[in-house]
Amino acid sequence: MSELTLVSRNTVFGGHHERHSHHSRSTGTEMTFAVYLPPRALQGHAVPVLYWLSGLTCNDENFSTKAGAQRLAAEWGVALVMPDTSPRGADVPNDEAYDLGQGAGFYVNATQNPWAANYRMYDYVAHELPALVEAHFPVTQQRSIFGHSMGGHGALMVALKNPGRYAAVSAFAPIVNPTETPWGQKAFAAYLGDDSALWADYDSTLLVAAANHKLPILIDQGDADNFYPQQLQPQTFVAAARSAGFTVEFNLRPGYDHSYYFIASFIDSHFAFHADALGL
Ligand SMILES: N[C@@H](CCC(=O)N[C@@H](CS)C(=O)NCC(=O)O)C(=O)O
Repeated sequence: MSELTLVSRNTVFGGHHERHSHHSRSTGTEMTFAVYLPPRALQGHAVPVLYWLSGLTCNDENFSTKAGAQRLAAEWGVALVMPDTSPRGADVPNDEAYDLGQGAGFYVNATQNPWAANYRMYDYVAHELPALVEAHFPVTQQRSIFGHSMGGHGALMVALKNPGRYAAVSAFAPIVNPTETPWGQKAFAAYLGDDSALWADYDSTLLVAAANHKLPILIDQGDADNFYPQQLQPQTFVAAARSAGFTVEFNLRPGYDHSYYFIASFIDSHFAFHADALGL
């Protein structure tokens, strides 16, 4: 179990927002993540953990500073964990485009060079990070997961691939069908190779059809989102999930775009949804 180095700590809504760095055995790099410990955790109670996965170009700080989530985590008594979206560093392969390489790990384990050595974000967010969090912080083994855009894909995909590990999953403007949409096709071809049959393992719309554990799902999508519907086709996923027997709440929000203004507007209802699933 790797050691954590405290990068910063801020008191917010009576809890602690902390950034930590550590050596990751998944990525082979130094990784930075944020954790928010609500007042209840600081008072000595173990609390459930809500994982947030961010979208393209983000690190742990976008959600931390723009979503208004710490007030809700304090009120509900849950910890928040906010990882980076890729390995980073001068020695880590990158690409000039914003949608590949650093800031765009797509939460998969890459098999292709030059990405394969470091881009193992599936292992990092699904296994290494939860083990690290549960070893170092006052948390229970109750988990839930949500995310935005590429992180919405990550949240849905990780939840569906790990039945029973998460109480619920929710997403803002998620990439739900990456094998059929341009961002996903570009990234999966680079990270996983040209054989698109191998991409199915990370496509939520394909995974949901075969999933046995029916956890609750919530999706919000703005109808003024520049990436909707070309990159984001939530209705495709919702139809597949409902026909597989899942209970899905889907809200198309008039006038909202892809930004954190949209996320901040509906973050309360996502917390209430996860809190209900966690029995809070
Ligand atoms: N058009 C943007 C695409 C990136 C984007 O919209 N990223 C979203 C996630 S997919 C985001 O959260 N950006 C950071 C932020 O708004 O703080 C660009 O070219 O950089």
